Amino acid sequence: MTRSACLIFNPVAGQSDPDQDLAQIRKILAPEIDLEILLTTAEVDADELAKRAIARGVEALIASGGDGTLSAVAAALVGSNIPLGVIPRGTANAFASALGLPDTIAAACETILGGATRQVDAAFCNGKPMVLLAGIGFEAETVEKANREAKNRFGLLAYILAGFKQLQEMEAFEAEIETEDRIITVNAVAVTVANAAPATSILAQGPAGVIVDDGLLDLTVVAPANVAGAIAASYHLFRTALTGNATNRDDIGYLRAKRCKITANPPQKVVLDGEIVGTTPLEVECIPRGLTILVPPVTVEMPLEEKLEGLPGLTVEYKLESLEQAL
Ligand SMILES: Nc1ncnc2c1ncn2[C@@H]1O[C@H](COP(=O)(O)OP(=O)(O)OP(=O)(O)O)[C@@H](O)[C@H]1O
Repeated sequence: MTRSACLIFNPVAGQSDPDQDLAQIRKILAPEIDLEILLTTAEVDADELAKRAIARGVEALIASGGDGTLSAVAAALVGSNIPLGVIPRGTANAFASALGLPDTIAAACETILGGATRQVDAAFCNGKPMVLLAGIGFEAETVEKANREAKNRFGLLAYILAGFKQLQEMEAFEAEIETEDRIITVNAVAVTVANAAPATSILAQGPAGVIVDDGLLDLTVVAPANVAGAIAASYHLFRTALTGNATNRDDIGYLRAKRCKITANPPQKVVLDGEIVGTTPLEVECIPRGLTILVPPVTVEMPLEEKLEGLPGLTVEYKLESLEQAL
């Protein structure tokens, strides 16, 4: 690990006690790293603090908060070689989940101290940095309906409840998707462009597993005919994410591309990394390996065709050969 780092900490993220969280982080990291701690405020957000720290020439940045804070710090780092440490403390923690990062404070801090890095793709969406995904249609509406009050009361369930509300009101639109080699026109309810996506972002799951360092964006088009179809398609995509088998329904399509431009008729709201940022058109370009992230030392990809979690008395030990192959 580097000798110094700047920690950008959101004291109002998630539902845990921020003083306790910060004390725990300090206790693990401060003995090993010269740690500068900056707290976000209602006026000065993570994006601004990250940009200032980068301008000062920090050795590493550590972001701790919800997905908004983590994405903002990551976005400020796109195209730099400064490593990013991630300590998730939000409601959904999609960022950590999409990149296979630990979601407890202790494990996240140990990962940072371990110092192993991985370069992952980033992207630009309508000129703004994008780490996870951009969507139009259903995904955008879901974010808008999962408001702060609901997130505080229901946590992750807020997104699911918002999704169900949206299902009842879904409206199709005509989408034109232009990639580096094709123009596709389709009637859709949702189009999602993912650079990285957690399994819970079901509308990004057409390809069954978004690849985070292939230099390509993963596009999923969902086009159910009615509410019953939408529920079936959602369930199918959820299973797709879990089983790793790409979708085979007629009302779900997917493709990979280096860049894409999407127009919609009627125009649709655009959500970028969890925030509504405007309306279509939507232009996304992949920035291959644009982000350097501090990761657990050995990432062993679990084969997706299996399910072991939940079995009584379960332990899993990786054999030496499989670790060598993964390295
Ligand atoms: N000290 C603060 N006081 C009030 N608001 C803050 C403060 N610091 C950051 N914010 C606001 O917090 C938001 C970012 O929250 P973040 O995504 O980190 O957590 P979260 O909303 O709890 O996470 P999740 O989206 O996973 O629920 C931004 O809108 C930012 O302006």
